Amino acid sequence: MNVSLVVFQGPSASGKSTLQALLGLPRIVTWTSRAPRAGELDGVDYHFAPRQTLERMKDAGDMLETSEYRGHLYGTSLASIEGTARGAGLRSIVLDASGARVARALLGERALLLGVAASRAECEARLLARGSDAAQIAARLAGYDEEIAALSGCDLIVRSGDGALERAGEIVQALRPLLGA
Ligand SMILES: Nc1nc2c(ncn2[C@@H]2O[C@H](COP(=O)(O)OP(=O)(O)O)[C@@H](O)[C@H]2O)c(=O)[nH]1
Ligand SMILES: Nc1ncnc2c1ncn2[C@@H]1O[C@H](COP(=O)(O)OP(=O)(O)O)[C@@H](O)[C@H]1O
Repeated sequence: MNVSLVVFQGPSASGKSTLQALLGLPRIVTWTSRAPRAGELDGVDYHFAPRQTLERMKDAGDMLETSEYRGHLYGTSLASIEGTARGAGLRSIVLDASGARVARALLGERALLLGVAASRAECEARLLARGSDAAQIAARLAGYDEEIAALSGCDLIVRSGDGALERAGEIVQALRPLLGA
């Protein structure tokens, strides 16, 4: 069975987006009601929109799935995922555990769930480096244990240890033949 969607899942600042960029597949851009971080671009990192817009899309049946995460609403639009079920080329997406379950239900084995793990201390240091304040870091790490435990639902787990970016890149590149990419 050919993989059509690589789903990155893992705790905050575990390195999901970094590994996704290293893999270099077309990305499905999801929606969020949270504010952009410094350097994040609308339509590139996320579609940034007010919560009401996301709720309207959800009520109109335009969302495949939505998820509440740390006080914000996230969601994958049906339009963005269109074609994936028909095998219109290999793509990637970053989702939490509930979103990953929806991807699995929709695509079965054509979704490859890739868990990204890093230690709590590594995630904390990266959040600090990303400019988060103490309250934001505490909120982000509150779900750490649960998010690590949820990686048991993944097909494969990559450890994104500090200083291991190069190695992570190699691991991700090693996936390419497996994916037919
Ligand atoms: N279910 C679902 N989760 C999403 C979606 N977009 C992003 N996420 C998840 O939302 C969580 C928060 O993402 P973000 O605010 O970018 O924080 P980060 O994980 O600290 O970079 C992460 O676990 C993402 O995987 C989506 O459309 N649906
Ligand atoms: N293996 C790694 N070693 C060191 N720093 C990393 C590693 N992976 C990611 N980072 C850094 O950690 C921060 C969070 O990574 P990111 O990929 O945005 O995490 P996520 O998408 O899981 O929230 C970024 O500043 C990134 O450059």
